[in-house]
Amino acid sequence: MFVINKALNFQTVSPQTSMLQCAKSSINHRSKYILRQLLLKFQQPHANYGRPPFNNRCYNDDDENNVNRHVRKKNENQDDRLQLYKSLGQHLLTNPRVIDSIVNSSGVGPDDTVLEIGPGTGNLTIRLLEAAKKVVAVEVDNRMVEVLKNRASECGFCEKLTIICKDALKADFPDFDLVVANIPYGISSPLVAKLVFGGYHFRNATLLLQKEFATRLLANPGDSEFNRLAVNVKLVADVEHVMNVSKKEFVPIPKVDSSVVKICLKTEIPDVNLNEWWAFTKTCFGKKNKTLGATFRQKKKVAELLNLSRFKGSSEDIVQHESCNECDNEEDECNILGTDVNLFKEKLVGIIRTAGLEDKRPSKLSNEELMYLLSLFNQAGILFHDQEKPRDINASFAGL
Ligand SMILES: C[S@@+](CC[C@H](N)C(=O)[O-])C[C@H]1O[C@@H](n2cnc3c(N)ncnc32)[C@H](O)[C@@H]1O
Repeated sequence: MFVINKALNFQTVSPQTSMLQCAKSSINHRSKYILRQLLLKFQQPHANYGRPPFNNRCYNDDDENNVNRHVRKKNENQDDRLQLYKSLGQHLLTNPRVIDSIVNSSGVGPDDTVLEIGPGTGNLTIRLLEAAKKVVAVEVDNRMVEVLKNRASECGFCEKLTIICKDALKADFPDFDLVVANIPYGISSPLVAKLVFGGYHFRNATLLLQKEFATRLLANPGDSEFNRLAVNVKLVADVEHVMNVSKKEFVPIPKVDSSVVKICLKTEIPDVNLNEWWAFTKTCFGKKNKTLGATFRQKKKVAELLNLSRFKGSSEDIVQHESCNECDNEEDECNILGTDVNLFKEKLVGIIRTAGLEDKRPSKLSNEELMYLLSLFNQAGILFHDQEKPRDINASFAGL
């Protein structure tokens, strides 16, 4: 039973007594029995998540023999563990002190509605329900939803809890004041993008993230980790480091350490076309250690930007190949196209030179410098985003 104990944030007192104690939530023995039965109902073959990480760390034979003997007898051919899936990032946070620190650092109060992404078995949710007016939990795995519902009911929190059983990237979030979550690390980038660019209004988001991802989010110009993710998020939000969390605080133990960060939306957001900004930063940071001069001299990039700009009819002083009557054959066509590209390249580099950024690397530039350069490009009719394509936050953050 140790696995289930840990997953539900229970603590085992001793192998002799094998009595279970609930660290924070006041679940009685009958409810624990119900939860165990529920977990048994949802057991699945060990297809996605191999036994080793669980067995090494979590499985305790003494507990299992003493506590769960009666259950095992009834289910001789079955395993009594809640199968956790790596593909869903199911690493449950079990240390009550860490959970308390996260809740406290979020600044949640009795009037707040909290959005939690990926509540899992509810270790963090129960603490949030104690502190907040309401919790909206978005969970994709309906086995977890069942466990959470029962746990909240046992604690008398049903009224305060709304569960949306859906992929958080596809769900529409109702209004909320705060986000507090130990999110599945696999969706970190699109989820942060959705939160900060999705048009939501909230005080802050306190998120437990993979340490490397958090480091990139916190990076400043000149830091080796500084990339497009930090540049884009910094445009609309401030990010602060709260604390590091060891991998040992999770069940099963992941391969990576974690950090908690707090993301606060800025009250004043720069007046910039977001589609243009995302596409522009994607171009600049494609090879973040190249100078801007070198990036904007790349033939493929120049041709791509020429296409985007001329099809939108915004660049007047570049020869418009479509309106050219001088092409007699395909070879002429290519030559004129080549001339276009060269002219356009000179135009691009001229603008970067005017901004004084030709020899600069994007990873060392502030958002103000990048915004200035984008405004010069746009004023000259040079566009980075295909205006016919709709806004796609996820695509803009892809690969980050
Ligand atoms: C890292 S676990 C956190 C569980 C719990 N909050 C805790 O701290 O113990 C992530 C949870 O997110 C859920 N999850 C994974 N992908 C999701 C998605 N796209 N949308 C919503 N929930 C998701 C998983 O099923 C899992 O319960």
